[in-house]
Amino acid sequence: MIIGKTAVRTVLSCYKIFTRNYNVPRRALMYVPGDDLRKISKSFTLNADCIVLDCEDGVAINQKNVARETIRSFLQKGKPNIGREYDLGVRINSLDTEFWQEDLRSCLNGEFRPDTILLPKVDDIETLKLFSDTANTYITTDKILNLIIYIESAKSFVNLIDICKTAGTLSNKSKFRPVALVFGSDDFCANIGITRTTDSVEILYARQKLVLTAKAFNLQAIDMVYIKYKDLEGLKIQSEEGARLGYTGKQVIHPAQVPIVQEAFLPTSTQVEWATGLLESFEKHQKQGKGAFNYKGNMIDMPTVKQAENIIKLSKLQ
Ligand SMILES: CC(=O)SCCNC(=O)CCNC(=O)[C@H](O)C(C)(C)COP(=O)(O)OP(=O)(O)OC[C@H]1O[C@@H](n2cnc3c(N)ncnc32)[C@H](O)[C@@H]1OP(=O)(O)O
Ligand SMILES: O=CC(=O)O
Ligand SMILES: [Mg+2]
Repeated sequence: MIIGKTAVRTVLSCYKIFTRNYNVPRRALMYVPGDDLRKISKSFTLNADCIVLDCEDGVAINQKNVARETIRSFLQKGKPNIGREYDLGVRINSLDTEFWQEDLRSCLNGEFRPDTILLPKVDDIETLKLFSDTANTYITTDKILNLIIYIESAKSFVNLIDICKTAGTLSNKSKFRPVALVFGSDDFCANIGITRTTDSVEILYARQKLVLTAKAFNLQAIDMVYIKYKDLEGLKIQSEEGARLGYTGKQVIHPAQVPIVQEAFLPTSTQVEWATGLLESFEKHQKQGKGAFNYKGNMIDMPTVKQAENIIKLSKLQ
């Protein structure tokens, strides 16, 4: 049987996607306007899993150059040591603007680079291809960069599976690898012409579609921003809801949101207890040659064992 090159590439890219290492948590993905050095310095004191220096919507149009230059000089001092591992990203402007190429070049061609590039408004695979071609010309080292993809329009949802597949395929010949999808709910509402209500029922379909697709491609799923940043009770409710839907983290815009969000994406002590007991019971039953067994009145087999393993992995984060 002759297997075409395209088929081989697709299999390899799927293999790469499904065997990726997901140890980097991104529970709170914290935005910091790139033109605000005071906020940038503060963001490294907040214990957030992921800090995003923003060139896009948190920055006024007449400050775009200032943001880019501020981020570049900040990056060139080297990644700040905060006593724990964290992800340092830059969100560039979208590819339909005049700013994105300079944003990308400026943060990629220095001695120090961010860990991750966040790419907004990925409506179709052409956007990804253009990003990939350009990034490849700017990256001069072998270090692989993470890519986080924003899904924030009707078109991006219609093209979502192709976008995820193409991101995997492109990463085989590029120096980046896709690691997460972000649900850009604010741009999404603007794009499809809706205004948010308190219970967010009008965006539930999109919110679920994103998490489902992200998981199908073994990508992290980052939930929407809670813009009422003084309402911490509402934030807690929405964060816990996102975690129940399967999201792995949430976008954050203010320091006070970080601890609430990071807590919400940790498993509860009851879940950890359940998972620990289940895994112990699983080990015993494996030794007896039993694949399916009873644990606390439920039939348990591999899918539930994997869920328990996920809970234990997450519980080890702080
Ligand atoms: C839909 C999207 O794309 S969301 C992403 C784009 N939007 C953003 O990035 C917005 C980010 N957030 C912000 O700019 C701000 O939090 C605002 C404008 C909402 C409120 O700002 P402020 O009025 O300064 O908030 P507040 O006074 O409560 O801030 C308290 C402290 O936290 C700091 N702070 C506030 N937001 C941030 C932030 N995002 N990152 C780091 N530090 C911050 C302030 O500088 C202040 O520090 P200080 O006391 O040392 O001076
Ligand atoms: O980029 C985020 C959004 O909600 O839009
Ligand atoms: Mg957006």
